[in-house]
Amino acid sequence: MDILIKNATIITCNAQNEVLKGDIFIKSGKIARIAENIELSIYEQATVKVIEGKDLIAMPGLINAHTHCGQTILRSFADDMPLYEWLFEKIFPAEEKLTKEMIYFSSLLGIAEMLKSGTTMFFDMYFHEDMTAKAVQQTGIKAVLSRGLQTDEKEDVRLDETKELFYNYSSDRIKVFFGPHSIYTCSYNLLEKVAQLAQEFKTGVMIHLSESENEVNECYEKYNISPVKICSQAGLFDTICIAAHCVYVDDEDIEILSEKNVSCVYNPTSNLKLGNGFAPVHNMIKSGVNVAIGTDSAASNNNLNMLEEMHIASLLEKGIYRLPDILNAQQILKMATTNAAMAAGIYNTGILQEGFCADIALLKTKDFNMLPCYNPVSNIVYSSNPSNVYATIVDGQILYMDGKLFTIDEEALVREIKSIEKFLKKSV
Ligand SMILES: N[C@@H](CCSC[C@H]1O[C@@H](n2cnc3c(=O)[nH]cnc32)[C@H](O)[C@@H]1O)C(=O)O
Ligand SMILES: [Zn+2]
Repeated sequence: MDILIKNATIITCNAQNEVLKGDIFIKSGKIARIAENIELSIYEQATVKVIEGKDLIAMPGLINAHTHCGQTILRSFADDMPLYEWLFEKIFPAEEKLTKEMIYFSSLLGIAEMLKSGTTMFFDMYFHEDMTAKAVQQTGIKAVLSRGLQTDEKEDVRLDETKELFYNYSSDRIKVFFGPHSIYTCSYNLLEKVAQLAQEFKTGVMIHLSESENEVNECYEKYNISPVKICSQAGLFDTICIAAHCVYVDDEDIEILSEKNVSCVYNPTSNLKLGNGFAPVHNMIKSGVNVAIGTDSAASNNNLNMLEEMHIASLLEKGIYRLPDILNAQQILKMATTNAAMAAGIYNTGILQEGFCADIALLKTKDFNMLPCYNPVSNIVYSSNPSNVYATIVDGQILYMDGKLFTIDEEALVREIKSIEKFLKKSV
């Protein structure tokens, strides 16, 4: 079905940061035309759904550049503790109990939350990632997926699973990357192997990098250089590389990230909640590093709401640097859309432009928290919340509209999640 969104406020996120008032005609999943008063032919009118947009903002769908969708089932399972205790004493043991089926329903839950908050694509690293891929296929959202890799007796199994994921699920909506978890859970040999495989498969890598002081201190003790330099030496930066966190990076590290075109994902809520501190995002941007925004998992945030993440991302940097004009609303919105798409080597989404994919979020402008509206971009970043999302459209398919998800059976999902919760409460 084609779509004509009439007379909306259009935040393009294009190079000129244009905000227009007009129509968007979506045909065969692409943005066919953006103009005022688009007239459709008789034939086009026969197959088009018209959305009255005079009280709507149309913007590029949000891209959650770092999460673990299959981990959504562990929301509120372990809070208020530092990363290593959280990860090694709570999360990893609990993950031993998660079955494929649990990861599938957990992924549906995360995708439901993301669709309802205007997110049209997410970058993910988890295990049983084929279940997340299945949920992505079923729901119609887009994703860059990786099967998390670590060094232990299952190292090769995880690499084989990554290759299977690549062969079985790569498509227009799904890209598969290699996902070495971090430099503290992967041997140097594995990092080198992954760098070679990524080149061989002509794909990218995503990794948790310089997230905590522990990670960096242990790295200097073991290798006598920083985590960034380890990754660079292993060859991970010789392909598309998405580095989540980059909190403890020094000027030399930032120079390397910039020179090697590594994209950083800024996860402010996770960094704060796990007590990891503040990524030097302003400095990275000044040095030319491409920065996107992520929520991390629902177990270290604890939501997947990119509208909130954008708000926090902007305020945090302004406060730390005491520069109220940095990371302004337009910049933040681009970090959560086009910057993220570019980070994954995807150049046909993230901007509302003719010829681009119709990955669009529509937000209501008449809700009290969105009034008045002198600046729609400011209202999106500093005022909006998921209740303002009217519709989420991916490749021209309406996946969520006016409170209803069209590709997820919400009641059945709630029942499944409740029964998994009951099981995990007893067994972990
Ligand atoms: N542990 C998996 C391989 C890694 S999957 C990705 C991993 O990242 C973990 N994770 C989630 N959030 C974070 C974070 O903020 N920092 C580091 N790891 C995280 C998550 O719990 C999951 O175990 C296995 O044994 O097969
Ligand atoms: Zn993570």
